[in-house]
Amino acid sequence: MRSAFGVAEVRAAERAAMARGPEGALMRRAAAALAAECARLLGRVYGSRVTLLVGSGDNGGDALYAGARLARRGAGVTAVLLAPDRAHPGGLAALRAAGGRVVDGVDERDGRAEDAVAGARLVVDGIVGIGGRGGLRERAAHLVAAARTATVVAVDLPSGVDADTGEVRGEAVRADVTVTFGAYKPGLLVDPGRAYAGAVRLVDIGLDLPPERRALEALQYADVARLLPVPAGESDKYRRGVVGVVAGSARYPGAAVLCVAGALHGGAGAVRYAGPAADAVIARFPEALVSAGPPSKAGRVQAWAVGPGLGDDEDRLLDVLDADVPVLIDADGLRLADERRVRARRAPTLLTPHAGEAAALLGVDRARVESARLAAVRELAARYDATVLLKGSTTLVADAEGPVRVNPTGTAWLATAGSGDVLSGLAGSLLAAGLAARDAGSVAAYLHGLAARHAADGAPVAAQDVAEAVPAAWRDVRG
Ligand SMILES: NC(=O)C1=CN([C@@H]2O[C@H](COP(=O)(O)OP(=O)(O)OC[C@H]3O[C@@H](n4cnc5c(N)ncnc54)[C@H](OP(=O)(O)O)[C@@H]3O)[C@@H](O)[C@H]2O)[C@@H](O)CC1
Ligand SMILES: [K+]
Repeated sequence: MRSAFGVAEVRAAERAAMARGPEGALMRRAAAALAAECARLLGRVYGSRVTLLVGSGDNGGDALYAGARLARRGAGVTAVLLAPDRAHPGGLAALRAAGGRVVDGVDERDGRAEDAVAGARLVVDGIVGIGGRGGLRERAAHLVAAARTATVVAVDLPSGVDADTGEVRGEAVRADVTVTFGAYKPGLLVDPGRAYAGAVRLVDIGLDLPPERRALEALQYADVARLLPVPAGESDKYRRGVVGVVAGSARYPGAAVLCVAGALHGGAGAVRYAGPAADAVIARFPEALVSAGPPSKAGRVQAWAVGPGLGDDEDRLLDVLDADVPVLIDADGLRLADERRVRARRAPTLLTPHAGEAAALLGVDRARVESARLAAVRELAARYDATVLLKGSTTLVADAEGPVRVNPTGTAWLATAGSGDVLSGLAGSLLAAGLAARDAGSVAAYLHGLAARHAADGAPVAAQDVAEAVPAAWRDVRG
């Protein structure tokens, strides 16, 4: 499991580590690792031009000490100071002693700062780290824009990205690589921040962060492999779980077919479909158990997935919500589901909105959800007292409390019609197989993302291709 920690936790761990170790040790370790990564990116350090953008705090200090190391190896290092009176004194002295050049970044008259950035092969962003608030200030944004061809390395996190949330208010540095210290920060794993971070390298600087204090977690292969349901020797279809699908309509049978396609690959022993698209479902999937009547008369299930293509069929939804088994609600089901009714349920509920649906549920606009995904998913989980899977560029899964899960396998190829229906079926199937709502949602998102990568392989995919590639994703994970 990969964990990310909020700023308050990192600060507490930093204080504890500083009390244990010698003065300046953490910054020395951070700067050494940063310099090593810069050297790796440069290939040949000697003679290469490196420019440091240096702010007023310790983030700038890291950049200055790393710059000193590179200067000692023969790089031409220039520090551009964005707060000349407050730049880290020790770092500045070290850089000067190593032969580095220092330029006043606030002084706009001679263009020296711009030239230093424009002429660099590597730009190190030490403007601001976990102490930052809001986007880049005007002068910093102007200088960052002057870096056209340089490789950009962000120190700890790209300046302008909120470490705790991944929100970007205004301008931020677009890094090729981010070297982060002690722990991943949530803002490096959640969009929009994640998109600014480039490749993230975590450096151990000896911080002791208790796992139970993590703000965010991401499942890795081994975690998913452990959670996948495996049939035992004695299994029959009921022991493996039967998932019920309530989706589609006579006019729009496609959503039903795709949802069933996902459900057939999620580990449940059987899929029951209840609704008006029964003919289309059975024509495509003879192994599905279909009926056209109400869900409550369809036979035993261990979980329901309801909503894709449901239209305004509120009766079916209510019928499902009354069932005392886990229920996944998606798409039209989300629009029709009453908040109090969901809160009153005793069995687990998993809601799977995309950003537009989440925005409608929260009464805000879509852009607001996309720019503050963590806040949105947490708020929905609290309001509905349910597990919420917020789909999108970084899919998040949240319970009313506890760390949020972020899916690491997402791909832009998944932005295709019907892929959400496949995900609903898949997650519903995992619920029926006995996974907790949080695990069912995050394992489904993980497999779905991997399946899309398999199916796409560099070309556009249709939702059906994603469903068909789910077994390959299972094999990947279990192998
Ligand atoms: N944690 C650890 O264990 C270790 C941490 N280490 C390093 O320390 C970093 C944290 O250092 P830090 O606390 O000095 O804060 P930091 O981010 O440098 O800047 C704060 C200053 O910036 C300013 N400012 C605010 N917003 C701004 C904006 N938008 N644009 C421009 N300026 C802005 C604000 O001052 P203001 O101008 O508002 O008065 C504030 O005082 C951390 O990220 C890591 O790199 C390592 O050395 C190893 C051990
Ligand atoms: K930075």
